[in-house]
Amino acid sequence: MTNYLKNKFALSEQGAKDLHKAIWSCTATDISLMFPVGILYLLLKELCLPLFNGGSMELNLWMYVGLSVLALGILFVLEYIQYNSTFLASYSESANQRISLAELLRKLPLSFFGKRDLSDLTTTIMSDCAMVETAFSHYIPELIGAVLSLIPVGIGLFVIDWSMALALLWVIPVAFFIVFATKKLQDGFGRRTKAKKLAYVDGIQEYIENIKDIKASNQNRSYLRNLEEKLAVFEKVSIKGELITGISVTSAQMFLKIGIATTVLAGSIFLAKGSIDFLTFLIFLIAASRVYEPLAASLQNLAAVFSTLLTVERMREIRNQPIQEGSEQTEYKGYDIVFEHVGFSYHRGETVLEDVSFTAKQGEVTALVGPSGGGKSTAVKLTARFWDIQKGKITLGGTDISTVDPETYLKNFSIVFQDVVLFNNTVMENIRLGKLNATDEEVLAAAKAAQCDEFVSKMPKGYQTMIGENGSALSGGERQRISIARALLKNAPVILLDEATASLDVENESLVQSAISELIKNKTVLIIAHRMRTVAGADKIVVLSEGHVAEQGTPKELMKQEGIYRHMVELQTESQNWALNG
Ligand SMILES: Nc1ncnc2c1ncn2[C@@H]1O[C@H](COP(=O)(O)OP(=O)(O)OP(=O)(O)O)[C@@H](O)[C@H]1O
Repeated sequence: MTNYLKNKFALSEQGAKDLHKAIWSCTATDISLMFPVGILYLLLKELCLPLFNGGSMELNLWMYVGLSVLALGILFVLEYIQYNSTFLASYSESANQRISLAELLRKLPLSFFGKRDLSDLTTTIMSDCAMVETAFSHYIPELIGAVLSLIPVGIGLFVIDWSMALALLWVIPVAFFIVFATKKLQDGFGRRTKAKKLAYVDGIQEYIENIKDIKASNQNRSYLRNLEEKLAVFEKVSIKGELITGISVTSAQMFLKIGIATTVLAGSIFLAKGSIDFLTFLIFLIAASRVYEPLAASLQNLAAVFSTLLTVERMREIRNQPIQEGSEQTEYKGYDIVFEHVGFSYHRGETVLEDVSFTAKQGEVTALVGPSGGGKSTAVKLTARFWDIQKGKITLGGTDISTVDPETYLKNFSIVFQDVVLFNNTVMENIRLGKLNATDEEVLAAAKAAQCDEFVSKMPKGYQTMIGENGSALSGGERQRISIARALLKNAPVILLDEATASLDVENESLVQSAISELIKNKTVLIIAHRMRTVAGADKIVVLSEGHVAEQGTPKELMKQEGIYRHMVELQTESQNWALNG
């Protein structure tokens, strides 16, 4: 059973064991709820028999008081065990699920994040895990517990009188059948509701993230209208879904109530015929009041378990994704980066890089240039193993990078991208991310070299100032300088720069350039540049155009060719002389 639960609900080994325990404690608690019925039966028997058969009544009151206290004690202990085994275990399982999902996300290639958007992932980690938590603590143990506890109770009732037991219990399989019969319909609406909800949540997230651009393009109203439409569709589908589940569960619960009528009807007939005595009749009436109540709740739990299974399906989709793995102990022979006939596409059927071969040597600056969309950023991201290539090989120091653990591999890189990511923390801690064990002095030295001092000194708490979510309180140039300080602090053997100084003013640019020149000494540097003057001093230029290497060589060699590089240099020289008045 543990294995079944583990697979069915995508639980951890411990989680499945805990759920197993929870089911048994729920079963035991449900059975113990019938103890008072048993005691009442014995009491009534002792009270009624002298009335019907004559004779004196010798009621052993203390025995019943003792039995009742014992039943209450057992109930208390079982409830306590059930509480511990369900609630505490389910919270720790849910915490483990969230942590293991987050761990998994860390190891997934970026290609996965292109297929699933952020709101989808946050929904999986937050609300899907919460739903499985509720299923673990309530729906599943209560449902299976109620069904299992019915077995001994049913056997007991059949032993007392099989015909009355039939009249009482026949409705149960029919009621469950009603809920099972509508499972497909419930699943269909469940999936649609989830999809529409994600579309809506995604819309809200997109709105918040892009509010600046939406306002700038005066699209606020039309965007909100679009969002309202998404909400209306979600509302409509979820109401329909709730209606289907509601109708199915309520009809099944109503059907259960027919059991009371058939018990009363059959009991009256059998009593009139004299085939059962009044006491038996009475005990079945009491049993009817006890048996149906937990079962009615179970029908609701059953529908909730169906919905949980859909959620588990979504979580399993993430868990089944192939992760990026590799060796954590790798020896590199130097730090040359070599692309050998590399082919890559983000989506099947398209080509972003094809047969790309070049070498970026250690101690040299290799610049990637070329028309927009040519594949420069893609090549740099592939170098950092953000994605895995489909054809060819990329090596660092002679080692195929697809064989190296991505996190270990990234220790070799200092990266400065244009889209800098900052965290809602102090300036100091944002820079320290480059080297977590760096001393404050090291952080300050890197910040100084990256020209951060100038703007940080104007901040209210200097390097201890919080910079807001993703550095919202900073300008583009300031963000870029923090990112450069991080790279300087990390001081890794390979440096990837994507227009690292694009957002700086001329004065700061030349200061930061000199800091970068210090940083790149004897390192492997791969730089993307749109401004040709940035790469005029590079050791090697690789021109990427439409996913192919169109030209490669020193700037001098390429200037001699009538190719793309020369054309770009000439165009930019011309544009520098261009002024607003023409
Ligand atoms: N994450 C992504 N998912 C899907 N396609 C992408 C992704 N990133 C880039 N592309 C596509 O890959 C191609 C190459 O893009 P890439 O950003 O590498 O070019 P680039 O030379 O760096 O362009 P630019 O100079 O404009 O930055 C483009 O057609 C782009 O649309």
